[in-house]
Amino acid sequence: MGLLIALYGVAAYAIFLATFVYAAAFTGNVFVAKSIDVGIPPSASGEPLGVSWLVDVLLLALFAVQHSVMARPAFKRWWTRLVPKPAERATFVLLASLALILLFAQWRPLGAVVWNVSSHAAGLVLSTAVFALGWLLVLASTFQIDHFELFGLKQVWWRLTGRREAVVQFRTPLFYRHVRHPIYLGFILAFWSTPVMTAGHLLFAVMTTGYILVGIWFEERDLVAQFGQRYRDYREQVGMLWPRLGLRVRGWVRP
Ligand SMILES: C[S@@+](CC[C@H](N)C(=O)[O-])C[C@H]1O[C@@H](n2cnc3c(N)ncnc32)[C@H](O)[C@@H]1O
Repeated sequence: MGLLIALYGVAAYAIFLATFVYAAAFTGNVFVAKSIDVGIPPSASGEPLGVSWLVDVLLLALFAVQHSVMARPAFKRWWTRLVPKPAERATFVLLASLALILLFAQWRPLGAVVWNVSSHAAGLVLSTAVFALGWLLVLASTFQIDHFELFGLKQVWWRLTGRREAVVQFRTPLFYRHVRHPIYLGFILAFWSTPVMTAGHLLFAVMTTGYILVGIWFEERDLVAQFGQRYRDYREQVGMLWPRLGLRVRGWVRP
């Protein structure tokens, strides 16, 4: 059973990794044939424009609902009566990846241009740099908080080796000393930084940013329930998505 769960965890992680790389290419319109702005537009497919908008909204909503519901402790308590506890995180990661794969496959490009700075060297360089920085921030932050636990590999490894699952630790390494949500900040930077902002890309950026803000509210409510005053103190001293300049944040974090 332990081996089966481990193989399942590794498969879920491999699918996540491929999805993560594709997501960067998809939002950057690079290296892939179908991306946020490249594909068959409604004008060519004959689909009414309103239907294309609706499909995109529903695809984003599906991801948001899956992610929000499955991340809540009450859902996890119920869910782990059906799914082995060590496979819970891997299943969350797998279903999130499948929701994204569906989005990549079914996304309708909506090409109306909102802004275009691609003819200005500074605009092109800056938007590309911030886009790359955003994705790097996401990846680096996952390693700071605990990459392999976040994506379910540690849990299946503990099951395989007969170790008891470790209690989740409250961590404030490097980036987390400056902002409480560096992973989400990275996503926001990556999604908004584009030399050519189309209507479809703007829809994606607005909806994901809105979802992130709502997600933060739920996540922090759970973190306060889990870590109590420590998290309240942290919230007082460290900015949510932007550093609070001039505040010293060292010295107060308990090991
Ligand atoms: C996708 S991660 C995002 C973490 C963080 N919101 C960010 O943007 O970097 C979500 C998981 O990280 C956990 N988490 C968030 N902040 C944490 C912290 N400072 N220490 C430990 N776990 C944390 C949450 O409980 C949740 O399970």
